[in-house]
Amino acid sequence: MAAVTEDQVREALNAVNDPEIKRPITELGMVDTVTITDDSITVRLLLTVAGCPLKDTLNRDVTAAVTKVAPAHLVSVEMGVMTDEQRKAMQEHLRGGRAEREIPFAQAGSLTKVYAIASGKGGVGKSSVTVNLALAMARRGLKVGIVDADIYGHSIPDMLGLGDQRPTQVEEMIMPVPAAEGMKVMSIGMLKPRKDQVVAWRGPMLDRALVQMLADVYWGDLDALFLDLPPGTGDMAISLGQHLPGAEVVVVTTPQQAAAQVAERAGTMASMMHQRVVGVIENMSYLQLPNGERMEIFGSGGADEVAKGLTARLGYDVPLLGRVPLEEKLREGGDTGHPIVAADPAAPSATVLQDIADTLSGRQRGLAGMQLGLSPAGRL
Ligand SMILES: Nc1ncnc2c1ncn2[C@@H]1O[C@H](COP(=O)(O)OP(=O)(O)OP(=O)(O)O)[C@@H](O)[C@H]1O
Repeated sequence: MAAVTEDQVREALNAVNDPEIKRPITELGMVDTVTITDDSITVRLLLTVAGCPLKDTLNRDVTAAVTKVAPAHLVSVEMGVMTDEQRKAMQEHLRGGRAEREIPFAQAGSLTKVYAIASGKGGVGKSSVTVNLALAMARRGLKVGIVDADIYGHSIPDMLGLGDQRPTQVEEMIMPVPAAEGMKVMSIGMLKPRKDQVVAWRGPMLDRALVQMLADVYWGDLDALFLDLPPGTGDMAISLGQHLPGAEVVVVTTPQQAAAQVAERAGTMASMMHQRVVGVIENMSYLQLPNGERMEIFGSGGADEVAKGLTARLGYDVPLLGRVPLEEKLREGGDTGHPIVAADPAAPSATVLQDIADTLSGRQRGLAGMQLGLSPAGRL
């Protein structure tokens, strides 16, 4: 029987990812010992928590990987649990050596584009727009995260069919809930002990919750992070402005004049927090009738007005990114957990949303608009 070395076995284990953290178990310090005899190999793993629900997957993947390099040996897997120190070391490794509670997206050089989806009023379709833009980008191959920070609605998990799934916690690190197309989701509703519990979120609590969702959640390397904000210009928008001034704000409004006025306020507020408003989306723009006519149920011109108003106020171009029609299928997609850009990508509203996602992500990843701290020579 060919001799197998421990190095060969460990090398083979580099190919096994922790099913939850999605990093090699060797890198996470989860491979404790490898014992090799003439005809058997025993790998002892250290799980992050006792009773890890993904034990079976790990067992299967480890056995398969080792059997590949040692087909004649009997492979078995033993499971232990990490000590507090080991878990802390793993956490630090995942944070890339950064101190606790740092928001990775706020670090200089972060290549993640952060999009904050804001609206003046509730019910204008901000969450529907968020999930569909996020999913459209994920379907283009980008790595996408969503933070549902809407304290009133927190409807993102339902819109993605996540039911009551909750993030798993390893020490103080939270693993976001996986969703369609590799997206990762964290919702403020998941921080409550029970989904139906009513919490009176006050300013400091909101701030803590936001920091927790951004800093304590292990997001990994993301191309885009979407934040679904509560409607209006409240505490959450202020906290976000303080923690992530580099976020790009997208304002969602309906065509109605009353909605447009409050939407403009939300955009102005973002700018006061030094965030850049990158555009306005008009949702529920019109209903396409079978005879080809467009029925403007909520009036018209609202988003144009917001885009013009913000352009004048902020001193740079705030474009109208698109008009999303009213469509029954979009509502159904949200209700059933299958957003329309995936369920029916050719539908009129899905087409507009995908175009907007392409416009937003079309710019060079991360570096566009980033302050490089350079000053022209001779003008110091
Ligand atoms: N373009 C559209 N066509 C049809 N239905 C839509 C459209 N946009 C949103 N809706 C529906 O309108 C309702 C409100 O949408 P959504 O929850 O996305 O709004 P919101 O602005 O996030 O609200 P809240 O602030 O209360 O969370 C949902 O039932 C959604 O499915």
